[in-house]
Amino acid sequence: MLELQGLTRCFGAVTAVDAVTLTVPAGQMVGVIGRSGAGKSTLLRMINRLTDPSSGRILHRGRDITALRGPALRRWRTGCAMIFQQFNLAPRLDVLTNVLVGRVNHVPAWRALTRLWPEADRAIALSALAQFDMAQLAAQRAGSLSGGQQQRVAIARALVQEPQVILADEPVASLDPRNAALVMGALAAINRDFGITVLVNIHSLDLARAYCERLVGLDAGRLVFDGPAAALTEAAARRLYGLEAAEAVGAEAPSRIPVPA
Ligand SMILES: Nc1ncnc2c1ncn2[C@@H]1O[C@H](COP(=O)(O)OP(=O)(O)OP(=O)(O)O)[C@@H](O)[C@H]1O
Repeated sequence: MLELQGLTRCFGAVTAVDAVTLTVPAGQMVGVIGRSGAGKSTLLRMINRLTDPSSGRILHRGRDITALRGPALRRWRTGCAMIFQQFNLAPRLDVLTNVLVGRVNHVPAWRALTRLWPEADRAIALSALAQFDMAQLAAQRAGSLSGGQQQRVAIARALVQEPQVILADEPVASLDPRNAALVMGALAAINRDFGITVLVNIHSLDLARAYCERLVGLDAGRLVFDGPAAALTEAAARRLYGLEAAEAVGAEAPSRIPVPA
């Protein structure tokens, strides 16, 4: 269980996240929604400790994450993988090596530096790629793949970290609708198959509704909605998104690409 207690982050006069209290049971897939600037990225970055809270606490399985330092903090970051909008792959390296980077804290440093990855780790990385039908791309340069494929490589890299939590910060913002659905399907599959807790920041309300069992809405840093996707009425969504409603709430719901078994 992940618990946020009065989590707050100020940047000068701006309160990006304002006293957010939230409990996420292990294995849940949560969509974090809200208009641009609502505080979604800051919230996720605090959970990973890329951004330090101004006040409040983060607990995971009862352990105070806010207090972690040094090696314990590095271990938490391995167990709490981040996925970013721009994939953050090494474009000149092949796909398999990019996925193996996720094993870096599971192998001795010299092996990672010399790229002499143990056979067992190569097998883990290949099987993660196979999970998303991408094993045949293992030898290709990551930079030569489409955006949707690159994001699925990033998800495979996160998966081989063996995390308990995955934080995805606008993972589909630069993708076309079909690839966005494939990437959301990949996140839903690892949530379902491995019981990994997923928190995903997502601008498109339609995608959030299609893939996330629970939605959490932020407005000016404050938690203003928390409930199942079905409980978010159109009127509530329009209040949450304000002038961006037309962009966030598409005319048609996206077709949900089935999650591979
Ligand atoms: N490093 C920073 N320095 C100063 N202000 C920041 C910083 N990071 C975020 N902010 C401010 O905090 C507020 C919340 O930003 P945040 O990026 O968390 O929102 P968001 O909901 O993720 O928005 P978007 O969807 O546009 O990424 C905004 O007003 C933003 O300008």
